Amino acid sequence: MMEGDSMQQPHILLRPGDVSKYIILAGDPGRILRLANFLDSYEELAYNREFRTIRGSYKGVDITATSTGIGAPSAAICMEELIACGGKYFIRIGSGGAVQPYIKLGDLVISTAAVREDGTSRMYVEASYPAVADLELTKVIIDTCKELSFPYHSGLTRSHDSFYIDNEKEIVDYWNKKNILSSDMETAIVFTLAQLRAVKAASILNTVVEFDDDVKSGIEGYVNKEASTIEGEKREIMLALESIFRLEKISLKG
Ligand SMILES: O=P(O)(O)O[C@H]1O[C@H](CO)[C@@H](O)[C@H]1O
Ligand SMILES: O=c1cc[nH]c(=O)[nH]1
Repeated sequence: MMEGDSMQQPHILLRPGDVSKYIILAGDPGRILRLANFLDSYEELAYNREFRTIRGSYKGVDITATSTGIGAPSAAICMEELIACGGKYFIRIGSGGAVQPYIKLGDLVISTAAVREDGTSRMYVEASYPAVADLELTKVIIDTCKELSFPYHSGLTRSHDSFYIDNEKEIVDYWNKKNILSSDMETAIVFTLAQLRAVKAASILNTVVEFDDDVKSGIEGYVNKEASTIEGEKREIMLALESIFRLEKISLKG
């Protein structure tokens, strides 16, 4: 537990007990409000810096959603503070770039593990420590995704710390040959921190950049509401919510 746990957390501005055990994480604060449209009811608990938190009900299940901002440092701060407030299950719903040519815009990638090319997770623990998803949570997500008939792929993600770099194409080509499916910036720290703090984490990425596309034009398409990427975002939101609903039913059965 972090020092001062009974106090308001300094970045997310929440206290222990303010959040539910189920937490959905997204980089973008705007995505949190788009998720809110799928809830029966909700309230915004706090919005400080990049960290917007809402708490609401989905089919009667108590759900919290928080934005982490871009990159591992702010995601780690956010997750540490959410854990101090009582978060136990974390599902990231992010946007990502395809590292394989068969992965199309709007396809979901359910990460089983992540390459730790970020700096933050290496400050926590040596590079040989695995960034791996919670198996039980991820299995529920995959089963739910099949039931919803959403196009998806499951496999490895690469999380990095650099968006606009000169050798991006070379890096993506390298990881393409190692059977990596997708790139993002937060999955590895979310998985690493979950393992270190003994909570459960999973990650779903909506593909917004295709393998042969450059990241800037791909993101521009998403920001300008390219139809497949908007559909992919809706699907990752529905998938996370339905998976939590299913998980809650399993835990009530005991
Ligand atoms: O859409 P989000 O969840 O922010 O995720 C991806 O988008 C951002 C870059 O555009 C990075 O945070 C990356 O991981
Ligand atoms: O290619 C991409 C797209 C989104 N986010 C990333 O980190 N990379």
